[in-house]
Amino acid sequence: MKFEPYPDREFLMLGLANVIAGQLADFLRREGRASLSVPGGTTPGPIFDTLSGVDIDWSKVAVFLNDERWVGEDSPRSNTRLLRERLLRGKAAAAQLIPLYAEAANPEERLEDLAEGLRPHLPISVLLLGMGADMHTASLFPGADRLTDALAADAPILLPMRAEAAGEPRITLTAPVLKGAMNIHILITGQEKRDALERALTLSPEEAPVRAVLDNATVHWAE
Ligand SMILES: O=C1O[C@H](COP(=O)(O)O)[C@@H](O)[C@H](O)[C@H]1O
Repeated sequence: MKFEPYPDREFLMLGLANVIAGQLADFLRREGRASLSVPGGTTPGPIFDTLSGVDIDWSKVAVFLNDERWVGEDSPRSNTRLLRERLLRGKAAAAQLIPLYAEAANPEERLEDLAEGLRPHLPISVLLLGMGADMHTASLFPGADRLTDALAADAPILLPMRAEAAGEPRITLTAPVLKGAMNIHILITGQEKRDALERALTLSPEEAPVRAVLDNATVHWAE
């Protein structure tokens, strides 16, 4: 794991957005297309704001979430809604959104077709992850019902996930898909999450799911 501290959150958000933009531009130059997988939650909004104005050929970039809460876009809990409001606008409006939600009572009903949508865009070119203070990343929560399945080397692309801390049912990319990304960045802010990260380094992925992706990741942090 590489740890990258920043003097403050503004530097962090701008600096990391520039790193991501540079890596996407490299992929576009070399391969003519790229994929970007991003978190939801409360932390990444400012990075999305900067990325949305970056001048790259977004029409060749597939954008998707690491995980989604099983709610429609009319819900303030929808990560897809956050993406549309903060990332997929301005220049980035041309990007191709690969959905992680489709209307159905539960994620099991749509798992296969959502996974098929993602398949052509793997491995992920640039992966941005968040982390909760409970050491979950994507929707790999400690104690979640399908955590062991999602950590397995032969896990499918997507799994549904239910955990007490998660609220509604979730759908998430699994550990092998996350670990297989060409560039892995983890965005965390505040002392509580930094302490949680230190703790995760001493635990197993079952206890601290973020551990599953730490080896090849760069963690970007500001107080
Ligand atoms: O529920 C979620 O939480 C994590 C962390 O969110 P934050 O609000 O602490 O930044 C996020 O990475 C994940 O994508 C999201 O679904």
